[in-house]
Amino acid sequence: MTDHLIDARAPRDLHAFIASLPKAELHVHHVGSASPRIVSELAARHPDSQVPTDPEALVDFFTFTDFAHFIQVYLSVVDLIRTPEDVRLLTYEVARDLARQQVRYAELTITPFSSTRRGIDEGAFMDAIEDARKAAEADFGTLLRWCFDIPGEAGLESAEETVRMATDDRLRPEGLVSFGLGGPEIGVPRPQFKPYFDRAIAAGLHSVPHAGETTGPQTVWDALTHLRAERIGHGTSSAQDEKLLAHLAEHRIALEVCPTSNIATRAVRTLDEHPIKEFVKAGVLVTINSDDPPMFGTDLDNEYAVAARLLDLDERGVAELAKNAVEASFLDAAGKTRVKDEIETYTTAWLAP
Ligand SMILES: Nc1ncnc2c1ncn2[C@@H]1O[C@H](CCC(=O)c2cccc(C(=O)O)c2)[C@@H](O)[C@H]1O
Ligand SMILES: [Zn+2]
Repeated sequence: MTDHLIDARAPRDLHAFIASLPKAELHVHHVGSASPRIVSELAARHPDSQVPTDPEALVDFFTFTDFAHFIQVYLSVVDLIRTPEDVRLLTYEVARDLARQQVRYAELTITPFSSTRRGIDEGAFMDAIEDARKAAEADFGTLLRWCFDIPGEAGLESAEETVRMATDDRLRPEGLVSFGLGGPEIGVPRPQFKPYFDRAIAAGLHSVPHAGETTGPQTVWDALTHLRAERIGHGTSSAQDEKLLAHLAEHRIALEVCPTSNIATRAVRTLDEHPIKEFVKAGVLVTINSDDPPMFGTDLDNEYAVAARLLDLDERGVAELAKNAVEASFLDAAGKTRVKDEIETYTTAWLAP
């Protein structure tokens, strides 16, 4: 992590605490996690792309005018991933960055449709992510699991292809635990994806669509009712609907909150206007996540520092947030206990006189 990422208003000690705190990351995109080094390496390999090869120039390239612009830039990075070896390298390097931040467990959102439609063989794609998952676990001790998401704007063909790859026994990777829906929400109503989520859920996958990131609370209701969401990606606009907040709290539907992302894509105007405080006040299970960290000039540690400032948390409060993510994860019971115990042991030792 570099200094510019540090939320300067959080106390230094709290930063040190966060940096070594064992964590779980539940909402982070595969391609959106490519570090400037990986992006520029891939861009140099494929000079016909519009992506700058100079990491400095990437800062400007990753400045977005709105959500649609963000998706356009995101897809230009997707275009850089052309071979199974690109997929393997990206996945393994993402795991390295997570491990560096003491992430013990991560659910990585992958959009296989975007890569297979660009010509990467399906089986080779699955082998590449699985190979990287196993190597990352052995080399870094970080457990990776997958969420396959439908890029909703690409239409129902993308939904069909994604659910097929997620449920076909010959393709479905061992690390796959959940099924999602991403991309723009405007003009992409959630209910049309119900049959695909039904099939994924019937095959044992958890439902974790994005909703209420760039549209209102009705989209979150739709994700709950039609897609049987167990967690919500962002859910930012839930704050506009008290009944919805009460429903999320009562049913322990966690929100995957990604504060800096919401500012970078202009879904929320300023950090101080972010509704995270309302979520906590309403008793909603809040988890802290990074979404597309290098594209948004952040990382998970910084997101915890931002959350600590917005929620006025000390070390104990930050540790509780970290436990929320473990609790809301799709780790098995023994795994959850192990990581929560690790968080507790670390926190107790840190606070000991
Ligand atoms: N903050 C975010 N909020 C929402 N989604 C986010 C966020 N960050 C990253 N994503 C990713 O963006 C993808 C979008 C890709 C997409 O829309 C698209 C449209 C048309 C064609 C194609 C194609 O592949 O040809 C793809 C999603 O699948 C998702 O994984
Ligand atoms: Zn996302």
